Amino acid sequence: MSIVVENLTKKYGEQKAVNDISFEIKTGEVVGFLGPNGAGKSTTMKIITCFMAPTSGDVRLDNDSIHQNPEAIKRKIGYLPENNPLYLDMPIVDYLRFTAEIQGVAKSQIPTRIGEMIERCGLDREKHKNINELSKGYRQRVGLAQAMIHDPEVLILDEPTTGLDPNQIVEIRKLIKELGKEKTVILSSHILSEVEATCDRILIINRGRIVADGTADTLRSQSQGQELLKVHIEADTSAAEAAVRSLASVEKVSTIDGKDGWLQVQSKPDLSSRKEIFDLCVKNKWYLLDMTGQETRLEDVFQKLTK
Ligand SMILES: Nc1ncnc2c1ncn2[C@@H]1O[C@H](COP(=O)(O)OP(=O)(O)OP(=O)(O)O)[C@@H](O)[C@H]1O
Repeated sequence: MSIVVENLTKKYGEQKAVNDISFEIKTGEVVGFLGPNGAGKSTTMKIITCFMAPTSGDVRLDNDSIHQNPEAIKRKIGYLPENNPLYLDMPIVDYLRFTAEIQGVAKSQIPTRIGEMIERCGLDREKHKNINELSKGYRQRVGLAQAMIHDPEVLILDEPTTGLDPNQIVEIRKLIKELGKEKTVILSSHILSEVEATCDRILIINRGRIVADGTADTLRSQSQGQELLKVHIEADTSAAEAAVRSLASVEKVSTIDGKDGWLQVQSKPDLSSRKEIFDLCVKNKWYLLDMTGQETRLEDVFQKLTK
């Protein structure tokens, strides 16, 4: 099931929380919405799930539009909202039965679906408890179970791992990856490593606009621009630093944490300093012990695009 978002805008009073964004998500893609606080992630998710109407623009799931067929769209989507609202006084099984009923699951199928969700979301040990007796992580699992109870083709998960302990985070990520094999998934997160670990593609949103769209690798290489090398030369550090700095292709050199002979070298735009550094070492009879390209961290890409 593909999702097409077209020129979506949402205004709260004068503020444009979402500002004319368009993107497409193909069937089976797992896409991460990444953005600082207040970027417009939750607002976009609320519009896609028909929880809220946009000021302008449209969202289509295959042939259904949020304007013409909101009921059809709601049936195809499972939604875990931010803060995971649950009926705390209900036992887990009753709550899942209730959500299955309102999602229109056939009566005869409900016990099977509840059983499947309990197993899939790892709720077996706690299944007889009331929701208010559950830890935050288990409540999050109940939220996921209710989102999936009607076996939707699309899952929209707003910060699905908030408040979970590291073990639970790993488990939920595994579950999302598995779900991504059969469903189209959109999840939002502030955690870059999480998005990188679970998503095929990342959309970075800032102040209501999409500022980047691609795989973690594409985003890194797009923002990289200049070559960054870590070099280890067996020589007097300051002599090596001065010599490397004088090379035509080098823009900036710095030592690395006072480590003997280690330098970080940034090349000029569109140039590589690798050969010049090699030749320099040969000329000076210095051993070149290491020379590796530095990957831009996703954190750096994020900061650059959203500052
Ligand atoms: N109901 C509302 N009324 C007025 N302004 C709102 C409302 N909901 C959200 N906003 C504003 O819209 C902007 C986008 O909010 P949104 O919740 O979509 O951001 P977000 O990217 O999900 O942020 P976070 O990561 O903090 O959850 C924010 O400036 C927020 O204050």
